[in-house]
Amino acid sequence: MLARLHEEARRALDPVHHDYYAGGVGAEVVLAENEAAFARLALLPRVLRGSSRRDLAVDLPGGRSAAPVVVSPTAFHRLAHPDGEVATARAAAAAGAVLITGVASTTAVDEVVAGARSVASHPAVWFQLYLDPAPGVTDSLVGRAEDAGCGALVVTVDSPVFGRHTRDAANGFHDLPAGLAAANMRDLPGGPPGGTRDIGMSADQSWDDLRRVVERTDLPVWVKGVLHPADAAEAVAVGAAGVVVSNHGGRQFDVVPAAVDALPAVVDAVAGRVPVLLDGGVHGGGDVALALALGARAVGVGRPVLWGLAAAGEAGVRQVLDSLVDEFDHALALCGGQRPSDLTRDMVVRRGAFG
Ligand SMILES: Cc1cc2nc3c(=O)[nH]c(=O)nc-3n(C[C@H](O)[C@H](O)[C@H](O)COP(=O)(O)O)c2cc1C
Ligand SMILES: CC(C)CC(=O)C(=O)O
Repeated sequence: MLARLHEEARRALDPVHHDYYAGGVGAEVVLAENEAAFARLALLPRVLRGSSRRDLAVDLPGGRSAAPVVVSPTAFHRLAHPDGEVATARAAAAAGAVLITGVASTTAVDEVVAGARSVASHPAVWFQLYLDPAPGVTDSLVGRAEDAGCGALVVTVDSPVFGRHTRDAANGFHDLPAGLAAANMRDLPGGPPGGTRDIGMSADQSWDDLRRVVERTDLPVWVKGVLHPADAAEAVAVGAAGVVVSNHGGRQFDVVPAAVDALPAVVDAVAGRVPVLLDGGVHGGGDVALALALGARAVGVGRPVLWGLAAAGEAGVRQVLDSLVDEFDHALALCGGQRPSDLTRDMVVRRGAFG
């Protein structure tokens, strides 16, 4: 199903925009590894202990998700479809999935939340942002997310510098086409009146800057882009409500491990104090089950949602989410589970190294 939607998306998209979505950094080793690492793992099902009445819901700081599959933040949805982030928001809300909408969206966060609210009374929409070094910008963005009714913040920390996307460099893709803009970056302190600032990233940002965000808001703050277990512990120490194990879908550094390979050590470091999410390379219900068995509370999906959006707008995103959840439910049944927490680490083995 995902492969078919990706093919339809490829046909629908401008090839340069397809490359922007699909690509990674360097030789795209990590991009490939994220999926390959799942294929190296296997599940040992438990038998005669399941139920035909399964409950897939997971509680997360910032909202409940009907199933352990959330939408990871990806930029510029109106490159994929004219309805852009509103279509994504409506599909996620209708599926009961948490949507992490990004600062780099082509629709302002209040309109994204309004889109989600047009189909569900209490949708969970979280806002992803970077620690912007320009005075007042991070504060303003946090305020906008709060005013819009977001349930949590997700601070991405794996981008002290922009990723050098190989395909974008080859294609000369550096700017959005006329008529599209990073809508959340409008009218910010120090920016051009009525215009948008660049999304700010800085290698000078520190844990103190993250702590300031935690102290400034009442919203739960997730930290996204953690791979080293010591950083996961640091995130907990500064008051993070959760940690997202992620290598940004292979779009930042081509020398890091696959996300799922980094997961168990982070789960151990966090030691149950906060929930852990994982994204990168999830492309089927079996991957969801593997990540949960290794200790993730839920998984995020980035590109699959973009393929659904490009192929068929809101209906396409809904198809992606429904199919992943349906496959996960089936996998859970085959593993003898009734709820996501029934998947445990003893059930995961490496292919070819069983025992
Ligand atoms: C086109 C694209 C844009 C992205 N933009 C952002 C972003 O603005 N902020 C962020 O934290 N992550 C961003 N990501 C990373 C995703 O949140 C997520 O970590 C990644 O896509 C997961 O891998 P997957 O695509 O294999 O599911 C982006 C990913 C893609 C593919
Ligand atoms: C505009 C960028 C910040 C989006 C991004 O994170 C990405 O393309 O991976």
